[in-house]
Amino acid sequence: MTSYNLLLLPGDGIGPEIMAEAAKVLAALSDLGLAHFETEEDLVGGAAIDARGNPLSDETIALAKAADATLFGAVGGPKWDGKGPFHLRPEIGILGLRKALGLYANLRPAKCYGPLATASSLHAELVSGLDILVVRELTGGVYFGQPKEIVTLQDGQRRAVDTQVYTTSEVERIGRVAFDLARKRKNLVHSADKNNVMRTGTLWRETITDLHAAEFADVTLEHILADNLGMQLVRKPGQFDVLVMDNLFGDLLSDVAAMLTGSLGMLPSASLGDADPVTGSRPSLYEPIHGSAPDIAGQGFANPLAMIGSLAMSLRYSLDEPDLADRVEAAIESVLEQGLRTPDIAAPGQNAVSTAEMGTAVAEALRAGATSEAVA
Ligand SMILES: NC(=O)C1=CN([C@@H]2O[C@H](COP(=O)(O)OP(=O)(O)OC[C@H]3O[C@@H](n4cnc5c(N)ncnc54)[C@H](O)[C@@H]3O)[C@@H](O)[C@H]2O)C=CC1
Ligand SMILES: CC(C)CC(=O)C(=O)O
Ligand SMILES: [Mg+2]
Repeated sequence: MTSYNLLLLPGDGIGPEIMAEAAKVLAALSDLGLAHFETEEDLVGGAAIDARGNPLSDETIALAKAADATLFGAVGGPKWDGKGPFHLRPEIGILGLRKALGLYANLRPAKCYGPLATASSLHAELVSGLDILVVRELTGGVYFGQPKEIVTLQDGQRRAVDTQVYTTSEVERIGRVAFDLARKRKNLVHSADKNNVMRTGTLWRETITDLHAAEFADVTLEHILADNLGMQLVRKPGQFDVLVMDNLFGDLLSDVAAMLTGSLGMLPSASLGDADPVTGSRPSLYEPIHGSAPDIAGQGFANPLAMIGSLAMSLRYSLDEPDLADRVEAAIESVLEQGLRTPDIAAPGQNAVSTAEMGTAVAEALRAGATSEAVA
């Protein structure tokens, strides 16, 4: 049985609640003898600020580099808002990890599980069977560009500056990821930008166009302005398959895409870097796309399925265990078919289950799936 080392970084708010459910799924996989997982846990974000005065320590980065994969919950919350300098905010816990590990490619699959078609805020016929993939550039753009500052002007006003920067190589490498993935799907890529108003948009569009012509002419490429994409996602999402965009647009529009699937609590993600040419190992981190949800933290009703789906992605992309990833995703689908719903995906008046009940049910479904296989 193959053994894997996983680093668990639960973080803040609902992070520890949903991570506990992912751990149940790992335990079920181990109990079934399908793989063995050694896990190590560390603090990140607000929890790490409270304990160490620092949202992301060098030791945590080293642990993440050494792990076969890192599972991340979420960071941030009102407790730490407006306190201390910007570089000591909890969110540096995740931004710093992405940068330190070189995780430039963020895959955010928005898949509407059949039983949840009526949970979306859109009409069921618009989202039924929906399966789109947002490919978000994750280490460049306005979240990282310098200067990034607030200065006080001579007249006493304050002026804030964030800088949107992209180089051709940054756009090329994320474009390559999107085109490669499209070849394994429907051979269709929509690239979103604001080339009508932003220089980075011009560079983005030209670079994607050139890359397409040089290496991916067999894939259909459509360019779309990012504001129109926001509208089209809620008008007719089924027209899309792979969507590639910069860090900011990808952050915003993947939250929009999440609601197509029923809830922000449903969307997993994989953040990947390039494989090391010598060892072949690829830096990675797996996290739900949502945040720490302070409004529901501590109540035990957060949806753990995005976290468990992120674990499934780690099995597929980092651990080379596609069969186990399929099993976990099938277990998620099975609990939804059984009618289990956390409050975010429950129909009005429907009895909802807790975070822990949902996690337990997924682990049980995994075990039941393995048992029925053995009987067959
Ligand atoms: N990767 C990360 O660690 C991220 C951290 N954040 C941080 O999280 C904090 C809260 O940010 P918000 O804007 O409120 O975004 P959020 O994503 O935490 O929550 C938005 C809404 O979705 C709901 N929600 C989110 N996840 C859910 C789940 N699993 N089950 C059920 N409902 C869920 C929340 O209750 C809330 O109503 C902030 O400090 C923010 O900076 C936000 C996004 C990503
Ligand atoms: C750094 C995060 C807090 C930004 C975000 O919302 C995300 O990456 O989805
Ligand atoms: Mg976000």
